[in-house]
Amino acid sequence: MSGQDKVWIFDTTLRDGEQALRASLSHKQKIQLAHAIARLNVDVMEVGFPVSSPGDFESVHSIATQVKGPIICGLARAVSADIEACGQALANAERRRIHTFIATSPLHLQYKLRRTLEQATEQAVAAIQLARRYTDDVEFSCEDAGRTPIDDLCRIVEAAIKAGARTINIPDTVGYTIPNEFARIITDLRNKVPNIDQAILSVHCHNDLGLAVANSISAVQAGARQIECTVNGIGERAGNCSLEEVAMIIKTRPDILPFYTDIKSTEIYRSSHLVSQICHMPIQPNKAIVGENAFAHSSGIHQDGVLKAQNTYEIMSPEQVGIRQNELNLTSRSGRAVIQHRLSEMGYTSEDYNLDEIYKAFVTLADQKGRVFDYDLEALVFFQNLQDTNEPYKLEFLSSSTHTGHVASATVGISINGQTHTEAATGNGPVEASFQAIQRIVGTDVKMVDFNLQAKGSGEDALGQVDIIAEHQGRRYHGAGLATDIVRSSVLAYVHVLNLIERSKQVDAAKQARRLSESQTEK
Ligand SMILES: CC(=O)SCCNC(=O)CCNC(=O)[C@H](O)C(C)(C)COP(=O)(O)OP(=O)(O)OC[C@H]1O[C@@H](n2cnc3c(N)ncnc32)[C@H](O)[C@@H]1OP(=O)(O)O
Ligand SMILES: CC(C)C(=O)C(=O)O
Ligand SMILES: [Mg+2]
Repeated sequence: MSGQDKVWIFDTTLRDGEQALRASLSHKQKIQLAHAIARLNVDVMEVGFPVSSPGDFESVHSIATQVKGPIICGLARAVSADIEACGQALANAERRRIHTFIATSPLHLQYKLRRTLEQATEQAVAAIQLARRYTDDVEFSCEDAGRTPIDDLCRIVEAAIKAGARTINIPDTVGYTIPNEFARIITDLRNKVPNIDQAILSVHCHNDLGLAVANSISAVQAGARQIECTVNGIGERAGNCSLEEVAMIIKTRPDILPFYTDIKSTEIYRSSHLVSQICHMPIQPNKAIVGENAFAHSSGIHQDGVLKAQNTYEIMSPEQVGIRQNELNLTSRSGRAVIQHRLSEMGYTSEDYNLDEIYKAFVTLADQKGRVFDYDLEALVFFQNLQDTNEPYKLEFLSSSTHTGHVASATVGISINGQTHTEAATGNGPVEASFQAIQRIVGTDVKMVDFNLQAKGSGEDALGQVDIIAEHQGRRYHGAGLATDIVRSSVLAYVHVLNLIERSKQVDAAKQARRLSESQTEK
């Protein structure tokens, strides 16, 4: 990575992230998450606020004892009791950091702390000096820095560095700033604070206006070298800067961002899903990097492009973030290219099906179901192979209704050699009513011997496959029908039987004609 500056990744999922949860995490859950975050290879992980409760103290203590790799950090107000609890909780860590903070904006000073900036500065200096007794690695944050006049900020930052803080964190606590404004704060600090080179400048952005990631990246461009963030961006209110987003921005755009992080990006997907699951915080499908749709392509033109060259529509590969492969969603916006690709992945060759016919059936099904799955496609191929397009009987329309406590009724339209016939009937259920209507149309004596209904797929929108065994003039026929509506599947299965009967009549007639011509030839 020569010629590139490292950006430190400070993860605060277990501290700021945890603040956002409806219920605190258990000790065991925190340990599990801490291991996952360490696997991401973050530089620092802030894992709690030890003074806040005996449980939090214990979690920080256990993580500091067990989790190796990153620097383990705890948060403390600029209060002796907080610093002491933090120092004790972190005692077993291989490398430990105490993070202390005080608010610096006029609003917070006046209403929350009821102190002047000078008093807050004195309190911060004392806290940093106390923290230095526990570790050389002390971080100081100016809470609500985003709304602090720059000269006030410069004054307290200079005093904090002098007191021994080695990282100066600039939080946009309420997510108020916009990128060039926030970058300006970093530039001003670098230009105006005489001892600024003795500390690493860090940023901690909140997402109230959806700008946490943009502000963090702008700050790095202005000279910050540590980003505080959380997995999935969880945190107070609208959350914090998202770890996976900043890590992948820096990885994906080295052309304009000459920086690197040590994040192991292939761990991103796994840790993101673990955080979501343990914290009961679902990931929105369109969430950058880790959302269900982040690497899914739904429209035909995109799918065709991705099949030809992945980077036509992917600026990073799913493998880079630990997703095995991209997903090509099959919807009514998909085209032939992706259907052919999927079928070939399932082992079908182009001789096994007629692409145009399958595509027509696919689009109809996709309109009904929204999304078509592999097993649906497979069923379409199966049914295409079962049906002959020149069949004499075709289902033209079907309408059925049921009312609890009343007989069901159905109206069925069947075309026979191109001419449509319609009948209505009643029955104990919509399937029986439809079958009665068909009987009236065709007049053929068909006796149902067996009826089997099977769901193809697992969701509410699963296709229903109906298989029937029917008897006609001593012969048995197997008919099958597939549709999202099971009455329709049943009627299609019946129509299939009628076509098989018709075909066997034709075969019989052909045999008889052959026999006749053979016997005439013999004479
Ligand atoms: C921006 C952030 O995310 S900051 C971190 C926020 N996280 C948390 O608050 C979670 C952990 N917090 C807690 O468990 C509790 O709030 C505790 C243990 C810290 C304090 O509990 P309590 O003593 O009951 O105080 P309470 O929470 O009601 O109020 C906070 C007090 O801390 C003071 N305070 C706030 N920030 C600081 C600070 N950085 N340094 C010193 N004092 C501070 C407030 O002025 C207030 O003091 P007051 O009661 O004298 O007015
Ligand atoms: C404690 C500080 C860093 C914080 O979380 C904030 O200001 O948002
Ligand atoms: Mg915060």
